[in-house]
Amino acid sequence: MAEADSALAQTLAPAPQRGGAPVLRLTDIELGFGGVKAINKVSFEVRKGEILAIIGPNGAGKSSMLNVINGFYKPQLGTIEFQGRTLRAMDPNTAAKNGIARTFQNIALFKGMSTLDNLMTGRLLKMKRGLFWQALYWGPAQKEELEHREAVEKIIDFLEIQAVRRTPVGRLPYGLQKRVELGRALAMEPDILLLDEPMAGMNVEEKEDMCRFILEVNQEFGTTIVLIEHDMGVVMDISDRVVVLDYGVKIADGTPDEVRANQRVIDAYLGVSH
Ligand SMILES: Nc1ncnc2c1ncn2[C@@H]1O[C@H](COP(=O)(O)OP(=O)(O)OP(=O)(O)O)[C@@H](O)[C@H]1O
Repeated sequence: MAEADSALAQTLAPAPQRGGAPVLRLTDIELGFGGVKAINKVSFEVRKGEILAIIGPNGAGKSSMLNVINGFYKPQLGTIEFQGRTLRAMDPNTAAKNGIARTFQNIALFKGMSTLDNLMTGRLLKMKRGLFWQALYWGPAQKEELEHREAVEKIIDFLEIQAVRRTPVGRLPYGLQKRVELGRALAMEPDILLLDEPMAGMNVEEKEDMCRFILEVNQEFGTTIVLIEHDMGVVMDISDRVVVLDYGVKIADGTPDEVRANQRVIDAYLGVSH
C-alpha cells in the first residue's frame, strides 16, 4: 500500500501547502432560472491545497455554485478566475482540461462497465492518441495505453477497490460506487476536485471510509477539494474553511468554528423567517 501510495503521488501533483494562495476566485456571481435567483452576488475564493465546504439549507444554491465552477451553468453576471486567468465561456470539458474534476450527487458512472473501464474513462482527456490508434493497439498507442492502465491501477490500489476491479459498477453497493466515482475523478489528475454530496446515502462505515479517502487525497497529493455536504459532523471534521449559502446569498465564510458560532448560520438552519 505504501509503495502504491508513493507511486500514485508521483502520478498526481506534488503536495503544496494547505490553504495557500487563492487558486479559484469567484466574484459577484449571479445565476437565475426564470424568476428564481439561485445565486445572488456571491463571492469567495478557494485556496490552493485546502478543503472548502459549501453548505446551506435545501435550495440554497450549493449545486448551482458547483455547476458554475465546472462550467455546467453559465452565470449571467460575475467573474471566475482560475489560477490567475479569467475563465470565459467555459464548458465542463474545458473545465476538466483545465484541471477541474467533479463527482455528482446522483452517481454518474457507466453501470454496465467494470470499475477498471470506468476509471479508464477518466483518462480520456489525457490520451494523446485517439480511439483509432487505441483500437489498433499498436506501437505508441500501446505504450500510452499501458501508461494509462498503470495510473488507473495505482488509483485502484489507493482506493482499496482491487477486489471489484472487474465487476460491473451497477452491481456494486452504493458506497463502493461512490468510491469508484471518486476514482474516476482522480484519474483525471485534477488540481481541484469538486465533490457533490460525497457521503449522501452512505452508512456510518462507508462515510468513515470516504472521509479517510478525501483527507488522504488532499494531504498526500495536495489536491484542492471543494465539497457540498449535508452531514455537519463530516463538514466540521474535514474542512479547512466553510462557505454558507442561504436563498442564493452568502451568509458566512470562515473556519468551521467561526461558522458554527455565526448567528446568521444558526438562524438559517433553524429556519428563522427572513
Ligand atoms: N436547472 C434549474 N432550473 C430551474 N431552477 C433551478 C435549476 N437548478 C436549480 N434551480 C433552483 O435554484 C435554486 C437553488 O438550487 P440548488 O440545487 O443549487 O440548491 P442546493 O443548495 O444544491 O439544494 P439541495 O441541498 O436541495 O440539493 C432552487 O430554488 C432550485 O429550485
